[in-house]
Amino acid sequence: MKKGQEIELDITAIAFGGRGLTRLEGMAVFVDGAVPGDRVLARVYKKKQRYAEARVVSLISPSPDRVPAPCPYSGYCGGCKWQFLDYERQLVYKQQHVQEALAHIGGVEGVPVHPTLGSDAIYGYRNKMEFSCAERRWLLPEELGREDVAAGMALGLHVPGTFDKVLDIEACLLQPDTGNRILGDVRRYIQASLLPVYGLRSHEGFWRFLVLRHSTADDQWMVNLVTASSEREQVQPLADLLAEKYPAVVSVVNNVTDSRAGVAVGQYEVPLVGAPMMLERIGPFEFELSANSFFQTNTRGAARLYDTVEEYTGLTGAETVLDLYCGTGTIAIYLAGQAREVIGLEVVESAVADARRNCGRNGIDNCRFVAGDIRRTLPALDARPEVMIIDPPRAGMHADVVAAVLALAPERIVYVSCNPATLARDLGLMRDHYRVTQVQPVDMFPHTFHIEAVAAMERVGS
Ligand SMILES: C[S@@+](CC[C@H](N)C(=O)[O-])C[C@H]1O[C@@H](n2cnc3c(N)ncnc32)[C@H](O)[C@@H]1O
Repeated sequence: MKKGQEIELDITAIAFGGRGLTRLEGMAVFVDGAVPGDRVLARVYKKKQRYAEARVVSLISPSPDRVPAPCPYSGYCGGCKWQFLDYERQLVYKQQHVQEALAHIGGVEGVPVHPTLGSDAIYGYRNKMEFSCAERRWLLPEELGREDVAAGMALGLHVPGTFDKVLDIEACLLQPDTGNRILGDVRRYIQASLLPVYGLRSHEGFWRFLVLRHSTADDQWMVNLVTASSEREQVQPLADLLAEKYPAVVSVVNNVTDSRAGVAVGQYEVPLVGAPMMLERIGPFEFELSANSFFQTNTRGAARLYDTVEEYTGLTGAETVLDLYCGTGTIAIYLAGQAREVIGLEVVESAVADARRNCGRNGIDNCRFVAGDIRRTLPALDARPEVMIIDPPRAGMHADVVAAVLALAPERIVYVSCNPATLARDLGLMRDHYRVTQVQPVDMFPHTFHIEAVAAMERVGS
């Protein structure tokens, strides 16, 4: 096998990261855009000593699990890479992924990993979308060289793995349709505006991102226009136009940032229409969301995730619960009614402020929150929790945090993870002290290989 070579391959498995996998000449070959059951012609683009990477050139015979992808950007856009795969198969591969990560990375075997809980909606499920501006749109292969396809600016999603290649997305199927109509209006307004789009290489220009948030419960929208400087007379007419055209648009804000980092968060925010927040609900609870506050992106999926967390905590009402990495306090608020006290630890100060405000909004008075890095706040904690929730970012827990968790020795731990690899590593680190009793994968992100998993753990000897 050589770099640049085209070879016929039968795909036999799915690898971490969602690529097709097969073995050839004793080495693993990872194939982008392929799934088990496919026979493909693929071109090798990387060859190492023990593995190779290839990309599908053509499908010789498709897997029976393939379905027609409804989106024209499928295969090019980084948003969802598995649209062509039957949803039930996606759920099976996600369950396998969690199971294999636990066994191979954490050495955690023989634990029931339940079938993945699917998402109610498999399109239109995202409550937040972030669209990037670019000076020039990235054309699809079939658009190249066509005279009827105008070049020009893009407002859309990135080609996977790139910071400067943006597809001009007319409609994204992951958001409700009103979001797509707002996207079209904003694009037309930017095209007609006198100010230029921000160059992702030159770092000059004005228009940077459009972030749309949708409240699933009340069908309301928040529009966040992210720009490189503050030009109120440019953004206010757009905000007024959107508010007038869409009664569901309850809030329009302008986040302003001159940072070169491609992050859609302003150094400051200018409210343009309505209050700079919107309400969302999970179960019986209401949450105030501001443009930059963290919230699970699939609201109905979040309810399912939190129901699983609640079940695994086995709370009786007498326990002190510690909610590590609590974000805006959604899990703490969800569990407050079944616990004596819930203490949330979180590093982002504004998230802690949101958590406190959301407790007030929901009439909850048995939660408290500590702001700061968990490496510092956890060892200094003045409580002995019986139950601990751990919901870290993708990187999982720092080794110091694992040590502090073991020192506190709660009877039960419920670990919520968006990354099976770090979940497996962390469960492996705690294996001598905690027995994993069951794991529930919950799909919050249909058509991507991402998966949330909830692991129930009991202290050994409890
Ligand atoms: C996956 S989110 C969990 C959010 C929350 N449990 C929820 O369901 O909405 C992880 C959270 O960990 C916080 N975080 C990351 N590193 C941290 C650290 N070192 N100390 C405290 N919090 C941290 C992030 O700010 C983020 O809010």
